[in-house]
Amino acid sequence: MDAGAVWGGLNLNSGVVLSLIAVLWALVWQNLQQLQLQHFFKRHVGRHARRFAAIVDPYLSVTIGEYDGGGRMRSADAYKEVKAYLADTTARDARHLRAEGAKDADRLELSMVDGEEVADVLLPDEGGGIVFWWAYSKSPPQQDWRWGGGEQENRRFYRLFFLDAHRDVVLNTYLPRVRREGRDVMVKNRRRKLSTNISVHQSWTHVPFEHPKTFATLAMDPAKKKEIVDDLDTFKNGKDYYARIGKAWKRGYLLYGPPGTGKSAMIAAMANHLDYDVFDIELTSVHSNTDLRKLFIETTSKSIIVIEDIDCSLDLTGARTKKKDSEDHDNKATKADGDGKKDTRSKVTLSGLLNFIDGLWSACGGERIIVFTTNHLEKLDPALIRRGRMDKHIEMGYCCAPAFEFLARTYLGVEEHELFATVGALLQEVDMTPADVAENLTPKSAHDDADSCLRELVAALEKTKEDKANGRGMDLQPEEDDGGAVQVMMGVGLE
Ligand SMILES: Nc1ncnc2c1ncn2[C@@H]1O[C@H](COP(=O)(O)OP(=O)(O)OP(=O)(O)O)[C@@H](O)[C@H]1O
Ligand SMILES: [Mg+2]
Repeated sequence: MDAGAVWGGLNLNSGVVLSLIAVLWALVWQNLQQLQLQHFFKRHVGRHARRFAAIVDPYLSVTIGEYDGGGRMRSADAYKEVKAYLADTTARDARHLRAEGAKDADRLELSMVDGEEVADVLLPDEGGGIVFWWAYSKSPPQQDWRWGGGEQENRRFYRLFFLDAHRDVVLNTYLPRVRREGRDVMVKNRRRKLSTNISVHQSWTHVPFEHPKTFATLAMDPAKKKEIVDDLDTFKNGKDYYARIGKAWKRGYLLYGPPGTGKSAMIAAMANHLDYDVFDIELTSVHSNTDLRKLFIETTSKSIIVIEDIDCSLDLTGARTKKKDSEDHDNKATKADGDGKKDTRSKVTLSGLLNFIDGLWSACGGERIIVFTTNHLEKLDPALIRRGRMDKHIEMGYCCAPAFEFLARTYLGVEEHELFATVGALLQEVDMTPADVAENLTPKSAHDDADSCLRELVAALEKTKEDKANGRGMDLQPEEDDGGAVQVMMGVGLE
């Protein structure tokens, strides 16, 4: 008689008996494994031994390894989902636990240590009353020739044990449920990260993302703000749309404007609104196009990838003419130069960057926003910012009257004031960034109140006006732009 049917029948008749037998058998099997009897049988006694082994060990198994596809490139989603799914069971049943810091500063995230096992039950209404066993382990280090011949780290994995009779339930009901519920737990426990690539290993290091800026505290024209928020929401809910039109699920934003106009603040507000991680790329620390691609592959979905001051990061001006030359140098970043010194300058090229944004690799993972910021739009190669790469261009400009009133409400808590009209009129004559307006509105001592802060702002604006009339104060003048026009409104520019 088929062994699986016998065991399946026992299990259906009595869950308790099966549990006891399963516990006893797990102990016996552990010992068998230790004695390497199974290995001996498989190797030396052949087909008959395998039949015998099925009677001795009726359990089948599914192994869920830490890395996808044999490579080290991405931690496998299924592994993380199983880990998250088992967290509660582990906390309740496992005897030896591993603890890591959790989202909540006081709590710990628990998982099993090597060799630990826990049982999980599929409830009757889910087609079961079946007990499954999960074991956590790691394989010993091995020589891996594909990745430079070095010794691989320990490969960690979860292994699920079940009876042959439950094969269909496991594959079609139980494992999909584990992944679904694991994902839910991960979303709940997610501590958002701010990652940067300033590391000698050309990989990411991260800290918790805790920037307080939100759209509710970002001063800008309300209509423009709504347009950006709607755009972000449409993107976030656009999975099916992007699949339907055959486009990678990503969107590029270009934020441009003078220093202090809120470009970085806007990125923080975007991340908080979307509940995404932030990957802040310091392009000058990336040695080559290959390293840039590697960094991209290591980013996760639901994230904003930021390159600030893109015009300063690389010499992208006229990069097309230098393209061939610089491509020849690609991947030779650490090669010794003529003087024997190591050349550690970034060799990322324009083509490398374009590939990063919309090459084949850029589609991996999905749900990513790429944001470039610049103070000098005119310095950027048109190929870099054309629609399709940087889909939305947002101009961050000097402070206008509505933005000032918004800041006054936020900083001083005043809805109306006799000086509002004066400030509004002055802001039409001179350019002042929201950062400068905000600084003037910030109380400097316990004696400062709304009146004194607003008076200070008026004085600062009048001084700027006077300097402008006398040809001084170039620090507050806008950079020359194409038409020489002065931008006084914050909002979406080229859309
Ligand atoms: N529109 C705004 N609303 C509210 N606060 C703002 C706004 N713009 C700037 N600020 C405040 O001014 C400060 C500087 O802004 P931010 O760093 O975002 O400027 P930036 O445009 O990124 O400048 P840079 O080009 O030098 O990087 C921040 O503290 C930010 O909160
Ligand atoms: Mg900035």
